[in-house]
Amino acid sequence: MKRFEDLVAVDRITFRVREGEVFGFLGPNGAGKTTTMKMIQCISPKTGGTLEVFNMDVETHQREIKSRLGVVPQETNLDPDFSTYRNLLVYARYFGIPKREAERRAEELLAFMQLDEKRDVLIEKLSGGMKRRLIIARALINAPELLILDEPTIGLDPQARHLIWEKLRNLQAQGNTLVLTTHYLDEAERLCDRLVIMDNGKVLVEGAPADLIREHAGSDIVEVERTEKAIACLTGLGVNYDLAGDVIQVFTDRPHDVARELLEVCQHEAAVTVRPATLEDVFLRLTGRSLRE
Ligand SMILES: Nc1ncnc2c1ncn2[C@@H]1O[C@H](COP(=O)(O)OP(=O)(O)OP(=O)(O)O)[C@@H](O)[C@H]1O
Repeated sequence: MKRFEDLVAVDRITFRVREGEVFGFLGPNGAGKTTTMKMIQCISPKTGGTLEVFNMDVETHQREIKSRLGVVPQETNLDPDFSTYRNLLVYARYFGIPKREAERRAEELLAFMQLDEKRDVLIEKLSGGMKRRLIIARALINAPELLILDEPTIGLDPQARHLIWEKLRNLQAQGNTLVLTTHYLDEAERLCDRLVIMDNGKVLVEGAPADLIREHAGSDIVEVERTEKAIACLTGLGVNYDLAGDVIQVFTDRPHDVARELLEVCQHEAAVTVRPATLEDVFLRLTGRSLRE
């Protein structure tokens, strides 16, 4: 739990991350994700409850926990006075990594993150995606057992995001444990083995993306334009639906039957589509709001 004066930013949440998995915190801005990450990183003390990292209390074992963690913060906090390579070396010093070893790791990480061509350039010459990749490389310098990423692809274009996703999947394949926050549904769906959906400091649900979708939204969603005929048809069929602007979204375990009925009743006046359900539908069903900004 985390309280800032009157505001409860993280409100009695419970979660457990398993070794080797990618665990996500998905939620809108202000949900409490960053605050939770900072408590795990031992840089923001909790104001209640218990929190253990590597089975150690965050209050009593800060130093040891920090030495075994890698952190990718939301903001780009690279040192502008140094080159790509030197940023890694300087960071390695905080962990007391011997120079030779630091140089070896830095070279290796630059290659892994596809930054070797930018080894000697200043930070201002890097693209947004390259900077994020460098921050991830920097977080790996101490060979952490757990990597924490706060919005790893925030503000990046699709191509830059895909490259980072690929790197994160590689890291998982190598046996790393990853905890990430995101407000991007596709990122959560693609990367996370399990996740919690957070809103207003609380955890709404926890599970594997596919399970959450199946439990809370069904496999497919039928969408139809909002007309009186369509509503009458759905009421007659006794199925659940939500209104999303001019569109009706139907949650049902027999989407194709419902779509057929709708097409018949609406006599093809209104477009009817069937699409796979997503985490966006889960969020909408749980909160009545859209996660998109
Ligand atoms: N240092 C602070 N002092 C006071 N309130 C804070 C502080 N840090 C965060 N908050 C508040 O706590 C709540 C949760 O913020 P938090 O940054 O954890 O959300 P988030 O889910 O990570 O969102 P975002 O993706 O925008 O960072 C917000 O209402 C925020 O204003």
